[in-house]
Amino acid sequence: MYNTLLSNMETKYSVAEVCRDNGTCHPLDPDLQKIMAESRDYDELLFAWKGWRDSAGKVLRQDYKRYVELANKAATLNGHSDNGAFWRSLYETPTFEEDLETLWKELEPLYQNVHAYVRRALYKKYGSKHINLKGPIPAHLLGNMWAQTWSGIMDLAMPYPHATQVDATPAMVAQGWNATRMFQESDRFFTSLGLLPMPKEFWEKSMLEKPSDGRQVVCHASAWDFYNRKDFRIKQCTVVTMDDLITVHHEMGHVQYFLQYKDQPVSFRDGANPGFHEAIGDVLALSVSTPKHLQSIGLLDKVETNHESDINFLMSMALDKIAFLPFGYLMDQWRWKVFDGRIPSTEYNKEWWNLRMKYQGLCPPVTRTEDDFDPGAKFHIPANVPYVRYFVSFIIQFQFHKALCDAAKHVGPLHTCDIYKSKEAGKLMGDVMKLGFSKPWPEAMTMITGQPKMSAQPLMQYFQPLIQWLEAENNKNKDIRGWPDYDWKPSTSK
Ligand SMILES: O=C(CCC(O)(O)[C@H](Cc1ccccc1)NC(=O)c1ccccc1)N[C@@H](Cc1c[nH]c2ccccc12)C(=O)O
Ligand SMILES: [Zn+2]
Repeated sequence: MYNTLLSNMETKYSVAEVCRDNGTCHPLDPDLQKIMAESRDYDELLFAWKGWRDSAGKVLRQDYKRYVELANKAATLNGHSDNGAFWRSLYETPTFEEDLETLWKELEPLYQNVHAYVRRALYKKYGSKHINLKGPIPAHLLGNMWAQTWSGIMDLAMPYPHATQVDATPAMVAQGWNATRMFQESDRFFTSLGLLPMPKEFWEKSMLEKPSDGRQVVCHASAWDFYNRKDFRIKQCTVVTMDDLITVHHEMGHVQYFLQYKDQPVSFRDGANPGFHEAIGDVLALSVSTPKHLQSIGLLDKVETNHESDINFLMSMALDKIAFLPFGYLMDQWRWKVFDGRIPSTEYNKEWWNLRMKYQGLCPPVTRTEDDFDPGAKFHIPANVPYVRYFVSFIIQFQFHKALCDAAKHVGPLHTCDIYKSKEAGKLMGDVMKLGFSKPWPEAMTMITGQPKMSAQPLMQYFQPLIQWLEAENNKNKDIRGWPDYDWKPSTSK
């Protein structure tokens, strides 16, 4: 029953598509993702945003309600008060929830500065009919189906349009990069650190592109450990973009972890905590994303080292990393409350949008009711994949980046560091990954950073130049931080 429910939900999600009046139907990958990132037409974006929630979210509400009951029953049989308590227990940290709240409170001002600046940029594009400079931002205008990363609207938010471009996508397409090339590039980075190359089974058995024979696959990227010390695979419907080059490194980080701990007993073949597993690939991607590194692999021609280019680069990183933080935090706040009963099924959608407003400063572009089930439109909900691991990852990856840059003897601002070819950095990472789940994660954290706690300080240090620039820019525009007009609604007239 439980497993049928789970596979039903995942299947419904992966076959969902949005059809136009003329009969053309669009799957999420790559069609709707492309529209959400590239379209600048308010109504076209609304078509994709509402259509996806009608076809993928709505239909899952009853299944989800049933799944919650069964997941809680299983959790209580394992001695937990509910499924959320079971998920949190994986971090073995009694103060876990307080620690997360402290981290969020530290980072909230930086998020509100990015939010105010992007709201201003969207105001310039869409006008006062659709944007209230004192209100929440309509959730379909941020360049992503869930508004979880905002790099899709970098063109609207670029601080200095005449300084260096930071997007490598045009060069990747012009040079005929394909999925295999992207994975080979990532493999080269890992081995340049002295880490392990992908085995031949990986190259033979992975699915790196969406099948063209129309076979229905779950396109959301994933990495697989067959626990036989030989078979390791990635399934990803890769598209040739900079965004996907980052995701390639993310998935390769999972497989590198598999390879490093493969000689541990099976029960220790896991990350020190789930956030560690999510952070490995992203740490390397922080180096790959630097203009200097992109130029060294021929994906950026001219690179200037001046203030404007620095701010452009940091803005592009903030639109992914800072914009993500409230989303990474709220996803399991919602689920923990659903599992422990604070959110009854009659309020699933209302509480979802309360959290979206409270943390992200977003509002739905059209009225939502309890006939809708918007959380279901995000893969991890029907797929039963916990999410706070990504919030943890986005914090600790900067701690790891700082520690590895020190090991690589980097000099200069943290955001310019590229650990490429540093065997010292690679050794530090490899030794921690070899431990798997055999030591408490604060010990692994101490091995890398010299101290046992999660800390927002390295992230703040990385973005320091942008923090100052945003303060000045938002003050110059007299923009307020936050969204006091919380009950403002965007007009729905055409
Ligand atoms: O979901 C993912 C990547 C997929 C995954 O690699 O994390 C994958 C999710 C998954 C888990 C279980 C079944 C199916 C898919 N996790 C793994 O493949 C995995 C494998 C082994 C251990 C741990 C995780 N990223 C999240 C968070 C995210 C947003 N933007 C990003 C940019 C870079 C890295 C991550 C993100 C997202 O897309 O919302
Ligand atoms: Zn992952």
